[in-house]
Formats: sequence, structure tokens, C-alpha cells
Amino acid sequence: MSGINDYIDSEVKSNDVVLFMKGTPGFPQCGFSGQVVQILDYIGADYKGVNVLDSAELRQGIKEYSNWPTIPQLYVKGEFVGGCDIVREMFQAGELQTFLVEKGVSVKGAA
Ligand SMILES: N[C@@H](CCC(=O)N[C@@H](CS)C(=O)NCC(=O)O)C(=O)O
Ligand code: FES
Repeated sequence: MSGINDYIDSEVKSNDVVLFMKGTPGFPQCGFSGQVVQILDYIGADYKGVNVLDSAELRQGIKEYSNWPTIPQLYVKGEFVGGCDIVREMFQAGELQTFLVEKGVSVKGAA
């Protein structure tokens, strides 16, 4: 495994919810990443944002890690969930909150 893969793997495995994104949760640099940030903030999930714009290697490495061609990428409990479209669809169907609770992730107001 390359260094970048080890780094990605450790972020994915050591954070219950991690969003690989462009920019930061406080300052998203792309609308797709911004949408996922808004949804996670709205449902009150605790998550870590990892900015792929910090490193070209990371930006490429995350696509290979998940075999998914775009950013953002959301991971929950070590599993790839999806990008912006999937997250938005799950949220709109009311499934994202249920999914997080089932995974044992704390969500504000959904105890
Ligand atoms: N439909 C995608 C939208 C995300 C997307 O198209 N991302 C593009 C533009 S930000 C991307 O990551 N392109 C490759 C790159 O910028 O490295 C989703 O559901 O997440
Ligand atoms: S950075 Fe241009 S669409 Fe995301």
C-alpha cells in the first residue's frame, strides 16, 4: 500500500463519519461538497472533513481507494456511502438519519 492509501485508510477507519471534500466544512470550495456539508450539519452529524485540495495525490488517491470517480465522498464506519447525489437522495427519503443511527453514529435530535 502506498503512503496516501495508508493515510486515507486510517482516516476512514478512525473516524465514524468522514467526508472527503473540496474545501472545509466551514468553507466548502465546490457546490457538490457544500451540499453534503449542509445536509450533515442539518441532521447534526459529527463528522471530519478532509480537504482533497490540500494534495493532488490525495485527490487522486481517494478515487482509487473507493473506485469512485468524483468528490465529495462520504464514509461511515469505514464504509463508502456515496457522493453528493446519493447522500442527497438518502437525505430526501429520510434514510440518511436512519442509516447513521443504525450504524451507531450520534445524530442530534435522533437519540
Ligand atoms: N454527481 C456527483 C457530483 C460530484 C462531482 O461531479 N465532482 C466532480 C467536480 S467537483 C469531481 O470530483 N471531479 C473530479 C475532480 O475534481 O478531481 C456526486 O454525486 O457526487
Ligand atoms: S470544483 Fe467545479 S464542480 Fe466541483
